Amino acid sequence: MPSPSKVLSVQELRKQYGATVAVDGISFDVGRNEIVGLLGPNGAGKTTTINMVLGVLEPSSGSIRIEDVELSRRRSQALARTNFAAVYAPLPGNLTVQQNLRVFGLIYGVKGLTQRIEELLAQFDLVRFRHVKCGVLSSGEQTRVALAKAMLNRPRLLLLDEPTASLDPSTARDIRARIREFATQGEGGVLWTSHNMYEVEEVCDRVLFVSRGKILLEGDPRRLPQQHGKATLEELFITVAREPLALEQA
Ligand SMILES: Nc1ncnc2c1ncn2[C@@H]1O[C@H](COP(=O)(O)OP(=O)(O)OP(=O)(O)O)[C@@H](O)[C@H]1O
Repeated sequence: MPSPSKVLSVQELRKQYGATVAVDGISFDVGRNEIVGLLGPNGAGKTTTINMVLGVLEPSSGSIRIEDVELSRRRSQALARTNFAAVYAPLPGNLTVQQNLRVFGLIYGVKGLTQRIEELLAQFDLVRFRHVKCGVLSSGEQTRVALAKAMLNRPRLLLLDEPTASLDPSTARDIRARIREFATQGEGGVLWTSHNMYEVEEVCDRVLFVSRGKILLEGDPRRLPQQHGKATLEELFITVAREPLALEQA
């Protein structure tokens, strides 16, 4: 059977904390071989959305499918197809780079794990750090290990929460290239959050602008600014973040 063309389908997803509605009925897809940027100001609901897709947070309502698997019904099958990297979720610092990759590889049941670890150590320029404990690595080096870990199981859906936030410009460019390779050459798709509009324009095939838990805009990051009378994606972002209704009135 051919694989489904969508790696993620989110329908009417909602999360409420008391009177606070963090995510307010959003629907979107991520296609195979596609990189989708989830953009929005601080507190817009991006991390809450990602945590629901990861199965860490229970939605108040709505549905999440990873490929053709409904997360709420077949949790372990759905989660076996995903992986994740974020600066706020570091790997255990008392394990070496190689030990971390081995432990997570075993958790994910990766076949041919020794060879897969070697490939990833080379791909993310980590060979010389293999016996170094993750806790003593610089934040940029730790980010590279986290990305290597996120690709161990060749996920169908890769979730990246500000993956290049702690990287220098040259390393960030290499990492973006690795992630693009992942998306274009394999069977996966990527949902990516970033506050760096230059990066988003370079990497994302499509962006979703979220504000106060709702998707306000969606489209090609290279064409959206012009479509809304703005010179740059950053200018559009600032308008959406400051005065969401202005777009409807324009
Ligand atoms: N456990 C919680 N209890 C109450 N409110 C919460 C909780 N978690 C998140 N929120 C609220 O939900 C909203 C969305 O938060 P979220 O972390 O998803 O935003 P974000 O878009 O990821 O922001 P940032 O760019 O700052 O990381 C915020 O107003 C936040 O204060």
